[in-house]
Amino acid sequence: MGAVALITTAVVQNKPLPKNMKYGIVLDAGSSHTSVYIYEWPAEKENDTGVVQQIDACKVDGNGISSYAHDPPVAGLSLQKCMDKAREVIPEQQQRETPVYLGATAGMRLLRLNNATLADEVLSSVGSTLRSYPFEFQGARIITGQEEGAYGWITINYLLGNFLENSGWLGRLKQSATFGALDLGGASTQITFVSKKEIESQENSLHFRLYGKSYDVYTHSYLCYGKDQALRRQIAYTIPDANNSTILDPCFNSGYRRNTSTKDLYSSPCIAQQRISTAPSNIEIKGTGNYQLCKQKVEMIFNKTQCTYSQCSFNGIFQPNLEGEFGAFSAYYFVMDFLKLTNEKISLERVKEAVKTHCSRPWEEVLKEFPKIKEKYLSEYCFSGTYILSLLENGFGFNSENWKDISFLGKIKGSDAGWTLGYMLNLTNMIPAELPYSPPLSHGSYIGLMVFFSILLVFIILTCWLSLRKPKCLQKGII
Ligand SMILES: Nc1ccn([C@@H]2O[C@H](COP(=O)(O)OP(=O)(O)OP(=O)(O)O)[C@@H](O)[C@H]2O)c(=O)n1
Ligand SMILES: [Ca+2]
Repeated sequence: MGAVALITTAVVQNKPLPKNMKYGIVLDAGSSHTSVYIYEWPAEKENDTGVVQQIDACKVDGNGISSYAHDPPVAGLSLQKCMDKAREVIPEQQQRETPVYLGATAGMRLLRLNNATLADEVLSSVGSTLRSYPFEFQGARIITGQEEGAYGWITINYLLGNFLENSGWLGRLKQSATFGALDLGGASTQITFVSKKEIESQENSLHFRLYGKSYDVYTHSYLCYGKDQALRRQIAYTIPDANNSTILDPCFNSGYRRNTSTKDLYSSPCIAQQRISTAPSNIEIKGTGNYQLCKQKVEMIFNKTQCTYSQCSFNGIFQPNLEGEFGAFSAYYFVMDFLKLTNEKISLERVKEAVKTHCSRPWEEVLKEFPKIKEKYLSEYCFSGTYILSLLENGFGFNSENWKDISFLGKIKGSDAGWTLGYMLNLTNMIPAELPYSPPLSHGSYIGLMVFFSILLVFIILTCWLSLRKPKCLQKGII
């Protein structure tokens, strides 16, 4: 009876309290589109790693907020559908204390370079829409390329559980192995990884202390080297003169045609050095689908000649030797997933073969096979595959040896790989510099031990009782 009472008390007394959940919203205002992410975590476990989970992602209709520069008020209106959805997802009583952050990336950096007033107008338009919701608005700003790289690195390592690996007594002495982060957007691309070598340029160096460990991290964000801006640059290299308005482009499948206005093409600051005054106002692009020629054209955008450091990636940017494993996400993942090349066992040579084969397919055939994929995406997979290979190999220095160290990641444990989660974790102070104190036993182990000792106690009492009774029994037997 006593033992039963002990077990019942242990279980009832130590029953975990009902979970008190917290929520956070981050808007990723990218150059090509905006996504609204909703995160959830148990309030009492805030400082553990891997406890924050994405519970919803909403893709805003239309293009990125920088595309509303001609009519800034519409930028704010475009967010309403997804923000209304956030109001349905987050319990009403929690909404007032739910922080909302908007971070804009390379599309807005380019707009600010072109016209800072318009960039401010777009930001205040999205800000006033977000303020009109019952959440706790924390600001809408353009994040730096360095932040974008750093938060992407934090996100993937947090989700992969790398920060708390080896957090036992001995493990605390060594640095946990982390994944480098490769992020390919529409207008910029980021590379971020831990480097043991000296980081020769101050602007590429970050230092973090997370969960009791220190990390020296290299990061660089290449503005204009996102997929869409790289494509513009590639096209701008072959703009014909006024007498001719057709471009034969090896980076599009044969039979594909696209019309584009030179004004639109030239509107980006990324093309500043490639503008020619005699260009026709409209051009027609005709695909010829040739991987080798496409690769040659794409490589023209990487300047490998000048470097004032001991070593560079391209355009004179310092980059130490690649170290460790890498997680490649956003457009790296979208494109490689479409080409069915995300399996880690596929060698670099086989990836090249697959991109080459895709480029050589007639457009009509591609269109027939994938009628549901948005034409903008579908038409660009030949270019995108070629560009990704060129950027990773020619730009960052990956090769047949270390290609296997790249994992193409879409979601990790249900949350999208990207900078937004890391951004929120940092702004809500959810990543402590030192390891938080945690009781030596988990709730489950505590209950288990209580039950075990109670059974042991019952067993001991029973054994004693039986052995005390024994002589009496024996006596009874003799009688
Ligand atoms: N299924 C998809 C989805 C997107 N894309 C392309 O992937 C690129 C990058 O998308 P994304 O990572 O969303 O870029 P943004 O965040 O909008 O851009 P940035 O980070 O540079 O601001 C875009 O060119 C988009 O057209 C694609 O090819 N296939
Ligand atoms: Ca992005």
